[in-house]
Amino acid sequence: MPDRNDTHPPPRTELEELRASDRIFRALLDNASVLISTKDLQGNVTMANRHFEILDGYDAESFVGSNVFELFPREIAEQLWRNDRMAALEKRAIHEEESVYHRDKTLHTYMTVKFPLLDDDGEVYATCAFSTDITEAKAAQVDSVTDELTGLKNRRYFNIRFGEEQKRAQRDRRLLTLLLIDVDRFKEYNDHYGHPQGDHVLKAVADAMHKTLHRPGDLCFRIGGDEFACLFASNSSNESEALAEQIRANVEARRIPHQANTPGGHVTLSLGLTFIQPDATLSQDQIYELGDQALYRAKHKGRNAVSR
Ligand SMILES: Nc1nc2c(ncn2[C@@H]2O[C@H](COP(=O)(O)OP(=O)(O)OP(=O)(O)O)[C@@H](O)[C@H]2O)c(=O)[nH]1
Repeated sequence: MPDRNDTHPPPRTELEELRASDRIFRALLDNASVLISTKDLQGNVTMANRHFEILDGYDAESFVGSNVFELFPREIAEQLWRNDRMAALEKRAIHEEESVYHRDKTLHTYMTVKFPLLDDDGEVYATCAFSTDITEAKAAQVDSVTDELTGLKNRRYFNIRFGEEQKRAQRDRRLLTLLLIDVDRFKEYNDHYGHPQGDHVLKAVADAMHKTLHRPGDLCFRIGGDEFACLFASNSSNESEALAEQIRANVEARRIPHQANTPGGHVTLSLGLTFIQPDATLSQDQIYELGDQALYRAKHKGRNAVSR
């Protein structure tokens, strides 16, 4: 007979303890707005939390038990599986961005950490993945360093990248070039043709820059107003000058009418080049000032010109 005065509940069995902790574990998994799953070493899903319902093609009946290559399009499955394999083979946590489609057919980027699960002998028997949607954060990051009108990177990004590029060029012992570009008599263009038309000119300049400087590592910026900049590594100052000349010629060849811009009567650019030697010790401001002086020389030459 239980003692009516005993207020303590009877001790829980080990099984009851396990069930209680499993209930907490399941509740945590199912209410977490992140993707949490495990896979065996053949790539079969052995556990997936409720948040997987957000994924395109998700079917609660068959998801667990299916192979990653049956669940996702081939190139997505390859990317997911590569990171699982790496976590298992290298026995360490792998942090990687992964992309998957949502039910609404939009592609989302996740920051995923994948880590091995070890048995009592310390051997890997599965991998666990924990993925957080970073799509919006990434878009906001891109917006904050992008010029809305031209799609080029903005001054903020120029300031972020300048030091990094200088260090990279020093390490690779390559010549870094800063090219400053300004539209000739743009104030008069705006006054005559109107601001919206002026915006088209700025887009045309951005397009010409992109068409010329399209190697990986080439960086093009709109610094503000009608002022643009490019930062790129090259083999020689002559090679850099030839690229600047291509941008100048590209815009001139578009023959965009600009009646105040005599003598040609078309939109043209002035361009100033500065070369940063791998062992240079100048600050960003000093280098920019040299670029500005080169640009001033191009204006002084009569505009529609490249100067060093
Ligand atoms: N359409 C348009 N104009 C802009 C924008 N931002 C700045 N501007 C204009 O760009 C013009 C820049 O002119 P300035 O820097 O004075 O020089 P400039 O007329 O190009 O003369 P030079 O450089 O000596 O050839 C100003 O009239 C600004 O109002 C923009 O986003 N769109």
